[in-house]
Amino acid sequence: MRAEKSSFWHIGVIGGSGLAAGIDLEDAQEIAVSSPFGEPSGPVVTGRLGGVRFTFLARHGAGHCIPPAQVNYRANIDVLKRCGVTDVISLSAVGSLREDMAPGQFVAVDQFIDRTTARANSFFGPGLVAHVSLADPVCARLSTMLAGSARRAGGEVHNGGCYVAIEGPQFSTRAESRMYQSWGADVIGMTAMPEARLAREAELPYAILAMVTDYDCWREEEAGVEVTDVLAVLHANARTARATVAALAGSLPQMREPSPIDKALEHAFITAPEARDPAVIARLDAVACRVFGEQD
Ligand SMILES: CSC[C@H]1O[C@H](OP(=O)(O)O)[C@H](O)[C@@H]1O
Ligand SMILES: Nc1ncnc2[nH]cnc12
Repeated sequence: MRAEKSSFWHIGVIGGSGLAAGIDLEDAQEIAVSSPFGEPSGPVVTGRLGGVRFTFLARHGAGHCIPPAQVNYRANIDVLKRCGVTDVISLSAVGSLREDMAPGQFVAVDQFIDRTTARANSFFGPGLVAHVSLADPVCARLSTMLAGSARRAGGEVHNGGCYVAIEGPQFSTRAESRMYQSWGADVIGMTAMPEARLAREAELPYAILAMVTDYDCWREEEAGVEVTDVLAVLHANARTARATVAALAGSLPQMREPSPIDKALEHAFITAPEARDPAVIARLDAVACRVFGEQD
């Protein structure tokens, strides 16, 4: 594991609902990577596109067997970091809480409200306490490039949007859906949290291209969401999602300039050095390699 990031882009892609089959990569190789945080969702597939390295991971595993609350978000981010990924993009399905964000359209999400309750949401804890800034949870540079790529791929993209992450697996009640609207949320999903938090702790810039698949259930005249509706939209748009990744590969500058997020842990630790638990630090050999170096 290199302590400093490569000056070449290496994009980690987390594919959500409808994208378990992966993205088109040249010289694709499937690799099972293990993590001290447990089982990731599956093996990663690494390869190249237009000279850029991409590593893909299906969030819900092969055949979509892992529900949102049981995804091991820590292991997924850890293995991507272990593979040398420099930045992470998520391709996710969401419900819309706004009339003007219609099914089939994309949203370059830039904020989150986290309503998840039962997920391991930090790499740190007893023995090593750390607090990273999450004011701007999405990397603006990556998100802008991702949104531009989605447009070039033929997608209609909204710049910015607030994603409310619910625990699921059930969809929301109408009262909840309207409450989230009143809070200023624009789209709703079940997976971006704690994924975005963990990417930040792992010093990985994170961006999410959310694909609107339904209007959730806030519209009086409409029935609630059904998975079949979600999948119908997803299948119709999976080609655009894949073309977006190809367009991104074609548009990345040759060299990757460092991002401030590459040093997100710089001022995060509060536990006194002599009080830090070596066993906890040992597990962070990938996530916090830059800070603690390689562990034996
Ligand atoms: C299949 S509908 C609900 C499911 O879809 C979204 O998953 P992902 O973000 O991985 O595309 C949503 O968050 C739910 O997990
Ligand atoms: N309405 C919705 N609520 C939560 N997650 C979703 N994923 C796709 N549509 C959704």
